[in-house]
Amino acid sequence: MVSRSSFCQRFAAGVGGLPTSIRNGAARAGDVGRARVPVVAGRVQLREKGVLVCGEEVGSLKTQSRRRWREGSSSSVTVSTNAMSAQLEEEPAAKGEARVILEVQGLRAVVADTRQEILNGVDLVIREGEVHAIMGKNGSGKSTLSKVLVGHPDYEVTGGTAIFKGENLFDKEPEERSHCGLFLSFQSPVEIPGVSNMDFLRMACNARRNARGLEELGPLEFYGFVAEKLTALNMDPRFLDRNVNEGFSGGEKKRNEILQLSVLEADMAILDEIDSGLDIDALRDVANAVVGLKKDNNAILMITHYQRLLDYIMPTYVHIMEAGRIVKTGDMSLAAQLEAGGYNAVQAMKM
Ligand SMILES: Nc1ncnc2c1ncn2[C@@H]1O[C@H](COP(=O)(O)OP(=O)(O)OP(=O)(O)O)[C@@H](O)[C@H]1O
Repeated sequence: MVSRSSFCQRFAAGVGGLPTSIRNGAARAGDVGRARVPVVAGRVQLREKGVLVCGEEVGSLKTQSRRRWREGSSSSVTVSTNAMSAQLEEEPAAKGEARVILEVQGLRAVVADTRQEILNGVDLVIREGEVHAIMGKNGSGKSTLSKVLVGHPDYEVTGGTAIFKGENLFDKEPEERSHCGLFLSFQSPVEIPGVSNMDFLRMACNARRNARGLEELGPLEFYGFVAEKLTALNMDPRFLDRNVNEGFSGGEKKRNEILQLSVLEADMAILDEIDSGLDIDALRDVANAVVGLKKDNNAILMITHYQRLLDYIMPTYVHIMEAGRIVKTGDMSLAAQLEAGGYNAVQAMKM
């Protein structure tokens, strides 16, 4: 465990490379990432948005950071430290600008077993009310990014930061990430034999409600709540009695993922190829359901290979991922260029 004093001494000494794997202490891998530490007028400063520092200050910084996010008073938080003190400096959001809901900076991750590097410095800022689409060739790291954000144990974060609603995502266990409003629809949703969809959805819904300080829904109340969601998704109520994803067709599993999302009322949904395996009608239903879930205070990150889904959902930004990094960002016209000319044509434009 790295003590607060030795960590802070490193700041005071102006050590250029901060440790990226501080485990078991207040700070963890990813907290400090690859922060540069300039020495300004004899004082060492760490200026990295949303980064949390070790020691007792961490608690108050976290609390302040979270509170400020809730109050909507800042788009992001800068931590400034010197040898013995830490304070928050507010970076006010530009007037009328929506709050940042997720800010990923320089995110690097490896496969935990083999140490193979997959994410190679991802930068991404998502604000409330926005829909972002990530496209990219097979194997470029899109699914890995989504799994790393939710804390999948196959991967280890080796650098960078991810701040979700003002808090360090990598400080949280996967279930805590879910409780605080992060949702991932997996490319291949898992089956849970012996657990009915209804029970599973109610349990997940109530866990999230607990985390938000809301009362749990009883079976009858929940049925009323979920019935509306089923109608919006054009789903047969008999789905509720079946075991989670057991025997579901590919398309049914995808619809079921969106049903989970609508029940959880997540603040940020990561949708990994929800269009794969859907027939034309199902694609329209799922896309319309996603559009129906868009609000001014939530956000969506979609991974897709095709423009057809984007035509329904109309993302605010389209990003292209290549070799574990986002290499190009544009609007819907970028997806149209990809559809027309493929990745080579877009890569040629980059030059
Ligand atoms: N757990 C793992 N073990 C070994 N290699 C992995 C693991 N996870 C990802 N990879 C490798 O990392 C690279 C990126 O995979 P990822 O699934 O993130 O790509 P993707 O962009 O989502 O691809 P696709 O469009 O085909 O879904 C691939 O080469 C993949 O084989």
